[in-house]
Amino acid sequence: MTSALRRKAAQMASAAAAAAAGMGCYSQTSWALRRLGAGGGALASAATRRRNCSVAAAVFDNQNREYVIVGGGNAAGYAARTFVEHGMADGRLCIVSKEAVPPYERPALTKGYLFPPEKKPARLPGFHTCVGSGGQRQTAEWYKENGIEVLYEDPVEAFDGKTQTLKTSSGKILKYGSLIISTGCAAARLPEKIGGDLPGVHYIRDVADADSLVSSLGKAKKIVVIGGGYIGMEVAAAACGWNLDTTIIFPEDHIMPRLFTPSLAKKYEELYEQNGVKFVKGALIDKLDAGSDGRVSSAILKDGSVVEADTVIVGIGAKPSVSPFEAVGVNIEVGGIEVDSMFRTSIPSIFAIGDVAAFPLKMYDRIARVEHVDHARKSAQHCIETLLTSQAKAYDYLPYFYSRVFEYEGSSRKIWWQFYGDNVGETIEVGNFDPKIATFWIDSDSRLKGVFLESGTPEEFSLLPKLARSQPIVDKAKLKSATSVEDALEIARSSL
Ligand SMILES: Cc1cc2nc3c(=O)[nH]c(=O)nc-3n(C[C@H](O)[C@H](O)[C@H](O)COP(=O)(O)OP(=O)(O)OC[C@H]3O[C@@H](n4cnc5c(N)ncnc54)[C@H](O)[C@@H]3O)c2cc1C
Ligand SMILES: NC(=O)c1ccc[n+]([C@@H]2O[C@H](COP(=O)([O-])OP(=O)(O)OC[C@H]3O[C@@H](n4cnc5c(N)ncnc54)[C@H](O)[C@@H]3O)[C@@H](O)[C@H]2O)c1
Ligand SMILES: O=C1O[C@H]([C@@H](O)CO)C(O)=C1O
Repeated sequence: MTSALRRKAAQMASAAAAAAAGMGCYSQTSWALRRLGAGGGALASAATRRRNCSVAAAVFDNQNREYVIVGGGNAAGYAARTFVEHGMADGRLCIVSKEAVPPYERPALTKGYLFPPEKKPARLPGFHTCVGSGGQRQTAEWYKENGIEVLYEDPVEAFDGKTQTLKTSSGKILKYGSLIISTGCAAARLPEKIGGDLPGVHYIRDVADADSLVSSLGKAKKIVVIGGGYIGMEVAAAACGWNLDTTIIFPEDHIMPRLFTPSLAKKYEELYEQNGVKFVKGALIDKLDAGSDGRVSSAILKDGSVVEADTVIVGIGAKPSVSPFEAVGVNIEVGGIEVDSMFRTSIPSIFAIGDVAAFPLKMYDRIARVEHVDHARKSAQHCIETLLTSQAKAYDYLPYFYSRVFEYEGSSRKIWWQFYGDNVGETIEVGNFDPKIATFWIDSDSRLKGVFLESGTPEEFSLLPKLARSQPIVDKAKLKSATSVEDALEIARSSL
């Protein structure tokens, strides 16, 4: 069969699958897939579940899709690649995206994307998925060549699980056979009534946000960054590259409170201060004020003090984008759509992956949402592989977070760190940016639970997942007496 013919046949199978699924009937799919030959295994087996339906009513129209991914972000890009690898994309897969461009590696937005103009900033199409993990760059052409339909700038606004239909903002009605929810997170916002929507106030979640921020940075002099988490740390470091007067304001007593110990945070804060960044800790924003031109001009703190700013970047966390899929089942503790270890929701044929998925974190026996790209990539691959091969394999994720800042050419000190595991228990810290730092989290049974390393070599970084995965019992006294980070890593390695 030629590829065009195969695509047409697959489209017919697809339409039949969705139409039949909508009627609670899969036999038409089975018929179409038998004509197609190999590659229809997963659907054909679904077909055998329900044999007694009439196929006469199957509708071959444009509204029916076999597989629909909602969301065009990191997880969607890796899911699309997995469909292609299994020969199940062509004519069968549709991605419905709110954004105007195909999936890209979101982490770049607060890293290479914010380099000043003379320091070769990253721009699309340079960082479409899956380049972030060394894979092929999937541009819009890639999706076309692989027979994947992508609907751009057309977010899903309504969902009906009974009829298996989605409605997009432009009014399209899409019927799906299987639905993969990968809507990620949205940036938490400061309320409009305290100035959260003033011109010059930025949030950063997608490339349109990043473009808007870059245009403000080009004119900015005084920057206020609200929030001492990932966005705060990465954007403040980027602002140093533009030589801007930068102040970070946050409610806690140290930066990166979700992960860093106070002592680790202090070392990073000192490094930022050496780069001219100011910190206002333990402070909450009362409101953002506008100047006579209507743009933001200052941040007023709850204690009444005023910090002037012509540009404000807000990084106060993210919220899972569950709407309009609330009925699928939201986890009340961690938010997000609840799934099992194969990313199946409580409704058959509906899956959730990436930031929005509340999944069983097997290693630590708890339900978690992980808002980091490694999980977005791996959850996508795992979900689609188990869906297409019908293998009952449980996701067994080892948490991995990282950051890189001051990477731009000419920076006095590049910093890059990785963390694996769980940041629970007591900590042992070694090194002082000389140039490395390591922190080990150790539980009451002396098991190593989590490990952090700044400025490691590739070989040293490759040791971290082995340690965090096997959780060896370590000799705490020996580790505390380590004379260098290299020495400490060797002590940890020898306990494996
Ligand atoms: C600025 C920034 C920097 C980051 N840096 C790092 C990093 O260095 N390291 C790291 O590990 N992680 C990082 N992360 C986190 C990482 O990017 C996310 O974990 C990852 O993108 C999650 O992938 P996802 O596909 O689940 O969600 P996303 O990539 O956010 O994709 C969700 C997509 O769904 C779309 N969408 C939402 N609702 C709808 C709807 N109703 N209909 C259609 N489309 C919809 C969104 O527009 C978006 O395109 C960063 C995040 C941000 C915002
Ligand atoms: N390297 C990375 O992994 C990376 C980089 C950038 C973004 N991200 C992801 O992007 C998302 C958003 O990041 P983020 O930095 O906004 O979230 P975050 O959770 O890392 O940090 C939020 C910070 O906001 C502050 N905060 C919370 N409420 C506040 C309030 N009302 N007023 C002032 N400050 C407040 C706190 O200091 C908190 O640490 C997260 O999912 C994050 O994982 C990840
Ligand atoms: O995972 C990542 O992907 C991008 C970039 O590497 C893509 O080229 C980036 O900055 C990351 O941290």
